[in-house]
Amino acid sequence: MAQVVAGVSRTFNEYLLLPNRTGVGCAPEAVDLRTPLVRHREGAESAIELGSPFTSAIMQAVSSPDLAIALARNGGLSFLHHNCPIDEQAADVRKVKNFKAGFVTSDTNVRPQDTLQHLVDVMRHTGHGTAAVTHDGSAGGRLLGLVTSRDFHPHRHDLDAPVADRMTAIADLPRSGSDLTLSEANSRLWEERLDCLPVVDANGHLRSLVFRSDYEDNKRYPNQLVDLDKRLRVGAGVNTYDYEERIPALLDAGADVLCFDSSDGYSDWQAQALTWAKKHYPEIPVGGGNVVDGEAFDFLAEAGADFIKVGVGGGSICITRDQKGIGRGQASAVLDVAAARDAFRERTGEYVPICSDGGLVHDYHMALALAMGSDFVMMGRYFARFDQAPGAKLPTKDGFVKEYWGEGSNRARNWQRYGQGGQGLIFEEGVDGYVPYAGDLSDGLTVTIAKIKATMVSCGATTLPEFQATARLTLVSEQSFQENHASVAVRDTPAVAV
Ligand SMILES: NC(=O)C1=CN([C@@H]2O[C@H](COP(=O)(O)OP(=O)(O)OC[C@H]3O[C@@H](n4cnc5c(N)ncnc54)[C@H](O)[C@@H]3O)[C@@H](O)[C@H]2O)C=CC1
Ligand SMILES: O=c1[nH]c(=O)c2[nH+]cn([C@@H]3O[C@H](COP(=O)(O)O)[C@@H](O)[C@H]3O)c2[nH]1
Ligand SMILES: [K+]
Repeated sequence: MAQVVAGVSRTFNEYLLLPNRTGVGCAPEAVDLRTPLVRHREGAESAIELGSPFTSAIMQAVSSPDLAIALARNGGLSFLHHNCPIDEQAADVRKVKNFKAGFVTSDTNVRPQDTLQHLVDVMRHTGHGTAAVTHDGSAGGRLLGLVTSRDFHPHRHDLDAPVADRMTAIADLPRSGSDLTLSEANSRLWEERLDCLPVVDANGHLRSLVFRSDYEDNKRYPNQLVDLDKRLRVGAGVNTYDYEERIPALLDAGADVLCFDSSDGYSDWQAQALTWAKKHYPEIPVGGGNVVDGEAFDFLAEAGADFIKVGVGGGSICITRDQKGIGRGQASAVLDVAAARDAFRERTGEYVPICSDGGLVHDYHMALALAMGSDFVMMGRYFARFDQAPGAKLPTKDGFVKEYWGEGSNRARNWQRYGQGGQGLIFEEGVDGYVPYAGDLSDGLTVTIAKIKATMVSCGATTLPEFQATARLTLVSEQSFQENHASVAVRDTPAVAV
């Protein structure tokens, strides 16, 4: 006979944290958000530790190379989506691994014979005022000169004239070989009073440009998540269909960690795939999921998963619960799986981190997920709002929105399923929509981190394990939930003191 599990399915909106006593030294500057990413012996360190407990969802509309770079620079990790052919995903991994802070691939490039009008058009399109002049107009062509928006004026110079007339030619151009470090490049920029230093290879082909402004920018990120060679770390999503070909290609490209991505990880498909991955690549961490209860956690932990994601049907674009009637309130799921993780550690001496995935709407929901036992969180909607996410930024009458669509939506045209006989989706499990535009990822994450640290200080904790061990939560009634919000009419502009 069917069983009904004990307890009601509850979600984050139904809880609040009670303040604990805050000691004098317990201040936001003292809060450390480092957290383990992968399985480790109790008491030992995790082979990869996140600098901040955030990962971006394994989705086309979220985890692109640009977003992965921005997030890793802030201590978090992206899992590049696998909803594409294997070589495309491997190329995305390479883009992140080859990122060298401060060394940018030139996006504004022309040929010497192109007209100044063409140069104006290219600069307007990219928004950048420095262009590389290469033999073929590509970012990796032989460097012939540099031209900036200060080298010509549309009213003074004939826009039909060739770029070669106004560029600084290679013979007069300060440049460097590709073996210099960022701080060496910075010294040259200052000593030679340059705005830009081109870096070329032994054959004179352009490799990158270093700008003075980017050196300052690099100093903004003391918390970057890097590997032993100081390259940014990146994760990659994988599926239970083509993993025997996809995993070797991703590892060859330099992926640091993998994660099997499924709405429902409690399956023999996933256990077989995890077993295969651990047998062939024992040194590479591989996560699994998603699950919503302790039984499924044990199943994947025993199959070898190095971390386990929690959450079915709670995501902002999810319609899995409507369509299949499968899922569980996200708070109940996290509490149940966290208890199973702790029991597993007691039984085996192994700590398998868990990740709350989906449904985090407010910043305080992230704090609740962490307090309830999540080692880190995964978010789609949150990251899709930023400049670095792949969705188009579109104007509306009230500002801007960004596109955001589910991996189970028709728009995502799920690659694995389309690969299976080409039938297409019979029914959708996700929607295609918009989220409010939120600017630069680093700026947004700075505010979120400040809020989470403030929450932890109120709860008297300076580390995530302490927060989890001491958090006291209360269920809120419908009436007390109303108290969460302001109950006066809110002024549009700040009041001015007279
Ligand atoms: N977290 C969530 O609540 C949800 C997430 N999603 C996202 O949508 C995407 C698609 O998820 P799913 O539909 O769960 O994809 P999936 O590929 O994991 O599963 C689709 C179906 O294929 C079956 N299957 C898996 N491996 C197989 C194999 N090797 N041979 C034959 N059959 C196999 C599964 O049992 C399932 O019925 C993922 O990115 C997922 O994260 C979708 C819905 C809900
Ligand atoms: O029901 C679903 N249909 C979909 O099409 C879909 N696509 C992604 N996901 C899951 O949602 C998570 C992101 O959720 P948020 O936007 O709320 O952060 C993701 O991390 C996934 O777990 C989906 N769920
Ligand atoms: K299942």
